[in-house]
Amino acid sequence: MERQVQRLRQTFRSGRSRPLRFRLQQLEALRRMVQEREKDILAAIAADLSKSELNAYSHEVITILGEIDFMLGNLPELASARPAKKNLLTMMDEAYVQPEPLGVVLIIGAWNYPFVLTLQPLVGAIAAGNAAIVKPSELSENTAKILAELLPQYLDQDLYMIVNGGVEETTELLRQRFDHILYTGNTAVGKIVMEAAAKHLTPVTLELGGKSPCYIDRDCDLDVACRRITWGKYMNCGQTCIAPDYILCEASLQDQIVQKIKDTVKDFYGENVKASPDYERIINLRHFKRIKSLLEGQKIAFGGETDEATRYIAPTILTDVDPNSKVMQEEIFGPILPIVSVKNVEEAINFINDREKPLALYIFSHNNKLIKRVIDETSSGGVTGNDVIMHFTVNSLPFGGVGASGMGAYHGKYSFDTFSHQRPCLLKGLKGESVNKLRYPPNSESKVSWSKFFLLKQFNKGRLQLLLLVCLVAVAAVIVKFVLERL
Ligand SMILES: NC(=O)C1=CN([C@@H]2O[C@H](COP(=O)(O)OP(=O)(O)OC[C@H]3O[C@@H](n4cnc5c(N)ncnc54)[C@H](O)[C@@H]3O)[C@@H](O)[C@H]2O)C=CC1
Ligand SMILES: CCCCCCCCCCCCCCCCCC(=O)O
Repeated sequence: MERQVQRLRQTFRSGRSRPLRFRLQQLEALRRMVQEREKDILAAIAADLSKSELNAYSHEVITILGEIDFMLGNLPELASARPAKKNLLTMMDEAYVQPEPLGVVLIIGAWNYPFVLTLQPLVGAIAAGNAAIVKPSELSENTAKILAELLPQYLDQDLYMIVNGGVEETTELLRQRFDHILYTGNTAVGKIVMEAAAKHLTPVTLELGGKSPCYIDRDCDLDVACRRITWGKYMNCGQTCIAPDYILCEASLQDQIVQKIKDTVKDFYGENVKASPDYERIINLRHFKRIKSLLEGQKIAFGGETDEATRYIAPTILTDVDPNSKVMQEEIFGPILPIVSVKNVEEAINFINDREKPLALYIFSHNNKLIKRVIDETSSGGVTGNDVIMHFTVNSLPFGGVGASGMGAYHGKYSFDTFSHQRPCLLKGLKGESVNKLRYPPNSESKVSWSKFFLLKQFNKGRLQLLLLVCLVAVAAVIVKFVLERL
């Protein structure tokens, strides 16, 4: 492993990944890979998650194509130096922020959207000019295999590499020194990743999970709310990190919500959910047993059927759920939707704030003030009002968690920034030494008061004001020179 990282680092040091043209060409190659090998990619995702190829395309491939297109369209601007504001002392100099690549980065993906969660960060890493090792989840083995087969055929093999394997291989990878690690997965492993990164002072982006609450207000179109929630909760069989984990609402809404979700499930998946090509299965037996155990002792208002042989768990709703029960203690990550009653929005806010900060928060209401209030009085990785999941699809919004749901963010410009160092550059000339006397020892009251004049005025003026300031500074420089010569 050490040798492989070393090889990537050497190529990175050669400067090959830095030119804009090279990055664009690699991103175009990645797009070509997705387009030319679409059939194989869809088949792999479909096999991993018992998903239809149509769903594999709209859940995963669309996102990657959109992200690549964003980068191709915006990279020249994102990668270029941004002029910075100056102060009076530096007004004749050049000040700018130059994004620079970090070096060799490690991307560790999860199994639930195995294509998106590995390639979307890679798009950002390439765009920012880095070398990258991608470690797909071993649980989504077909996608892991196809990525290992395809990527070397399209991308520069000395800069971008897939490493497949499980805990042992990932542990070995984590012993190596990287310049950034982006990890997607559960919180417990997130801590392992951060600990390993700390040994090398490697910065991390941790895309973790949590229980994302969904508050439904009394003043709401319940038909629409329930249709949207049904889509986001049961998509991918509930195995979506930003799926609404549970519903908070007044007790009087509970029965209506159950009925409307039940009707929508029938609309979406037909009478026999098991036979629907749009309904996925649980990834493996361990997760199947874990999710099934969450049903024990609960009041099942809808669903609840399971089939171990095919790892099927029906879309399920639990009512009158005790907040202290097991299903409310851990992220469900499956098609079970508990409803917890609260008296009002205050109680909902307190409920959310009494728990770890979630990855997503959903609020349904006609009342925009109420939505804004819940946003203002809580914290979460992201928010969608009157819908679920959809903030993930807007690549001008940073995607990430806060507190226990993670740190850092990516998508679009935020991916570019995550994999870049914002390098501040100030380029001065060798003239103007007389003004510099202000900062050279020995110090004096008068030097401090001149320093205050020069440094405490922010410098961001229009052309005329700029001209006036230039004159002012010129006069000031002469005065300072005159005064300093007498100090
Ligand atoms: N914030 C986000 O964007 C997302 C977060 N998630 C969260 O991920 C979780 C589900 O994923 P997991 O089951 O964790 O996926 P997983 O089992 O695929 O693990 C994720 C990665 O960690 C590696 N790994 C596992 N154990 C390890 C260990 N002991 N040492 C080093 N590496 C190890 C795996 O090889 C894999 O590449 C949920 O909590 C979900 O909410 C999932 C998708 C997106
Ligand atoms: C008019 C046509 C509109 C088509 C819209 C399709 C929208 C598809 C959205 C798919 C979202 C996929 C979410 C993936 C989330 C991955 C991370 C995670 O939460 O685990």
